Amino acid sequence: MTVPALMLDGVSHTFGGRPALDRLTLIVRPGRVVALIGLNGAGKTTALRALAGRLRPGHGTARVLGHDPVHLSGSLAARFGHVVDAPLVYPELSVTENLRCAARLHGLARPAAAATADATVDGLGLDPWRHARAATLSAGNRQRLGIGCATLHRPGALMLDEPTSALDPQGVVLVRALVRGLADDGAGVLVSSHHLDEVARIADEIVVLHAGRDVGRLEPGGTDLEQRFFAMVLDADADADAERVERIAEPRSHS
Ligand SMILES: Nc1ncnc2c1ncn2[C@@H]1O[C@H](COP(=O)(O)OP(=O)(O)OP(=O)(O)O)[C@@H](O)[C@H]1O
Repeated sequence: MTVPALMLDGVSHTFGGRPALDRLTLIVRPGRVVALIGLNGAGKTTALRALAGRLRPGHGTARVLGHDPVHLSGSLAARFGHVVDAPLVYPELSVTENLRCAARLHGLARPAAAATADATVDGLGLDPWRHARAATLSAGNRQRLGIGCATLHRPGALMLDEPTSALDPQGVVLVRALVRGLADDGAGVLVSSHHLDEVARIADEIVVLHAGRDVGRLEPGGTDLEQRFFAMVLDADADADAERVERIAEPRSHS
């Protein structure tokens, strides 16, 4: 069995006693695009932060390419790419400089880094801004640059939090093709989103997260995705209410 590109195994985490993730298990195999979809506050970013090694979950295990993301070796980090929270770009450097820098940090030699940076500028439609400082870019172009920095080394494991949130239709199409191409070349990709139509076009598997829990799967090619999403969320709320009532009633039934 191949090692999953990304994996959460029974991960739970609370913030100040409030659960953000509740026994979440998620496996992203090489060659697959998995979308994590949920309402605001469902726990998507927290799950991605655990995989990026930025948060140590209270319970459970996070793995990137089979290893603890908090202690990734240089060679494994060079096979991982992610944009979680804000894109990791240097505001004072130009678009091209940022891309070259990201390529070098991911282990590419200087000539390859320069060539890859140029190809990425073209591939993400950033040519008019290639010499602009990142600080001066529009939100959408900054998002394109962040995605470029996270993908130009063609990672084996990739994670993108809301990758198309600021993009125009052209940017959405470019990023969709980029993600699909990386997965077709063997990368395991996890994307988080609120946009069902968007993830339906890109994902092999759609995981619905609600109140930190995996509450079911949606078929990417299926119809009425929105309706089925809300049905899942409402069912999960009803189950949680029933559990709460049971817990309150339990001590009385023993008295
Ligand atoms: N650093 C933090 N401190 C306290 N609470 C937090 C922190 N980060 C997240 N939370 C809480 O954890 C829960 C899950 O948040 P998370 O950001 O993972 O949700 P999300 O699904 O990414 O939401 P959105 O779609 O709005 O980005 C929320 O209730 C949020 O308020």
